[in-house]
Amino acid sequence: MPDQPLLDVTDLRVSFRTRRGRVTAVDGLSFSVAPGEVLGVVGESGSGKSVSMLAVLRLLTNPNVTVSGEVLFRGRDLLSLPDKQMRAIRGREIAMVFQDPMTALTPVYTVGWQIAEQIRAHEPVSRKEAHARAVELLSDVGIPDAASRVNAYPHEFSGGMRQRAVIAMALACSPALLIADEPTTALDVTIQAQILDLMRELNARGSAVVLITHDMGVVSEIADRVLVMYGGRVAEEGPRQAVFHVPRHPYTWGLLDSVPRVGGTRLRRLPTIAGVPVSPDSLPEGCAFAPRCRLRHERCDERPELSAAPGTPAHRDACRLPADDRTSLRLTARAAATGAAAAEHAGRASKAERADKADVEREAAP
Ligand SMILES: Nc1ncnc2c1ncn2[C@@H]1O[C@H](COP(=O)(O)OP(=O)(O)OP(=O)(O)O)[C@@H](O)[C@H]1O
Repeated sequence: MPDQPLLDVTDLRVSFRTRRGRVTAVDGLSFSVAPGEVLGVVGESGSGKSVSMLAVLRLLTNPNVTVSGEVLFRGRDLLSLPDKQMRAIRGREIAMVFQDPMTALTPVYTVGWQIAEQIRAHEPVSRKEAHARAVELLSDVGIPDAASRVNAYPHEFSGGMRQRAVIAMALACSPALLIADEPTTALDVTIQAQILDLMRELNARGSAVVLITHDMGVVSEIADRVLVMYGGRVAEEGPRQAVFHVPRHPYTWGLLDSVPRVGGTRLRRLPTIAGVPVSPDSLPEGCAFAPRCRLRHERCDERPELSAAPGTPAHRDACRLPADDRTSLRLTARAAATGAAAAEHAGRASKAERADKADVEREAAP
């Protein structure tokens, strides 16, 4: 892997001024993306995934937002680049795909016109040539009858087709980096698989991809590296195999244990992560996950630094548990979570049984 990262984010902080005071959505986030790699970004809702990527792209334009840190893209700091240069980078060197494809498409122009304009924005080709390329790209992303659909308006496309059209626009400029934020969440599973295939294709053509998703299954299929976020901070990061097979942070354990496994051990109830995600207006001084962690101890009151797993410098986590004993600690945490889930299930079951019995008795009463 080349030494120079494509994207190198250091100590990114994003806060919003709100009526409740200042809330910190991203709290000292550092990560990098190498050329051509796929980084999967995971974490529960509210962990700061979208806000951090919007900050990287300088798309947080609300005057109540404060962004600081360093975002080096090919060595240039995006946070201090003039607007014009930033606009040139967005869409040409960095493409974006969001959950709602209508954020990227304009309703009043045909899909083909928009793709052709994207091509013409960075290639000296005629309108006619750009139009022909747009047809080709729509066909490449699996739009049937592309030669006539190229003249359709976005509202004449289904949700899946619109998302493919957005990816066609990304393909049009062969970006060095694609940032995709929940690109398949609104789509049904077969279309999801096709969109993921297209992202793989883009990656095979050399683009690096940052994929934000709730779906650990998708990450396990497509990512080279995984970044686990919690409370606007990195909880764990590392090569996919390492994060999935020897996860180190109790939060990652919780995320992985709450994924149903086809053909896996059947538990009556899947363990969930106890408690609710930390709110950005009350981030603790110490470990953000500590209030929900079954293994928390006094040292968790101090903020943990990211540190490498013994012998694997690329696999890092921010946790103050003993570094070399995580497997047995994970088993302890899982037993506690599974026991609590089973107890909760038994409690609910016996409550339901008592209610059933009462119903039967009532019906049987004269
Ligand atoms: N404009 C805003 N003003 C105040 N707080 C905000 C604003 N936008 C986002 N936040 C807060 O920032 C935190 C991070 O939000 P973000 O959307 O990045 O989470 P996420 O991990 O992407 O979640 P999801 O998976 O649900 O999209 C959340 O607590 C959110 O409420």
